[in-house]
Amino acid sequence: MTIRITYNTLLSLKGLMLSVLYKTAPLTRVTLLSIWLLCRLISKPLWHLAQRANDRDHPLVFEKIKRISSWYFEAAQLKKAMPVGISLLHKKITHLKSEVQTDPMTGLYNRCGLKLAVAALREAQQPFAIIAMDIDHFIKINDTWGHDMGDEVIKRLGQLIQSCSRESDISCRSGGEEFLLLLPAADRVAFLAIAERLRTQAAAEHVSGIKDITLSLGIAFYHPRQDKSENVFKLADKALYLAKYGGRNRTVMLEQ
Ligand SMILES: Nc1nc2c(ncn2[C@@H]2O[C@H](COP(=O)(O)OP(=O)(O)OP(=O)(O)O)[C@@H](O)[C@H]2O)c(=O)[nH]1
Repeated sequence: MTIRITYNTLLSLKGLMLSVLYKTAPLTRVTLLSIWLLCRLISKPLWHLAQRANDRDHPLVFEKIKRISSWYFEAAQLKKAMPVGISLLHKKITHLKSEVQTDPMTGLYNRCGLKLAVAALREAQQPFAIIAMDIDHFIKINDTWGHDMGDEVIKRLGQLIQSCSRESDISCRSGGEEFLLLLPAADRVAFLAIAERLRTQAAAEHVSGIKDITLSLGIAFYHPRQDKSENVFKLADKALYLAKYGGRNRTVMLEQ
């Protein structure tokens, strides 16, 4: 008897449950849809910010971040912090790049920086002159005045080269007491004049009492349609060698 009552009660409850489920199905669907929409709305700014973080090297990244609508507090905070983080990263990368490409003693390009600059000039099909320079008898300066004073002479010549060059020129310390100056343009007479100015100004230098600092210089020209840049660097080296061999403190210009 008791068993039949329980069974009958449960049977009616089951029907009731099914009817409740059936009747609330549209509401459940609306609720689930609302939750899905809300989740999408919350995740949308985060998703856009994550995308911008991925293409942080894009030149318009800051503009794109500005356009993201961050409608709630946390996303707005994230949006505010992201440009700061990205510009810090950009600064660090630029700094690292410039450290890798720069000679720490003179602030001129090192060989790595020079390689990149030459690649850019070649890509732009830009003719340029190479002035290769080397301090004469530098070993004597080191031996007489000491290595630290030798360093001072190298620094001073670095400054001199920079002061004699324009912004578009590429100045490089290519080795111990060797320098290269690349002059993009095609006026050969002007290059010779610049080389001679460097030579005479170096000879007039007095670095903490050290006189007679002389330079030997070799010039060659690169023309993108005719030359391989490696050959022109070798030619400038050959011209420098001839200047040394010819008695130093002089400029020699060679053509292919
Ligand atoms: N103080 C100093 N000396 C350096 C540096 N790098 C290279 N040297 C020295 O520069 C000297 C170069 O000597 P050499 O190659 O014989 O040339 P040089 O004495 O200038 O003779 P020529 O080039 O033939 O006129 C060496 O004694 C190197 O030790 C540097 O960064 N600082």
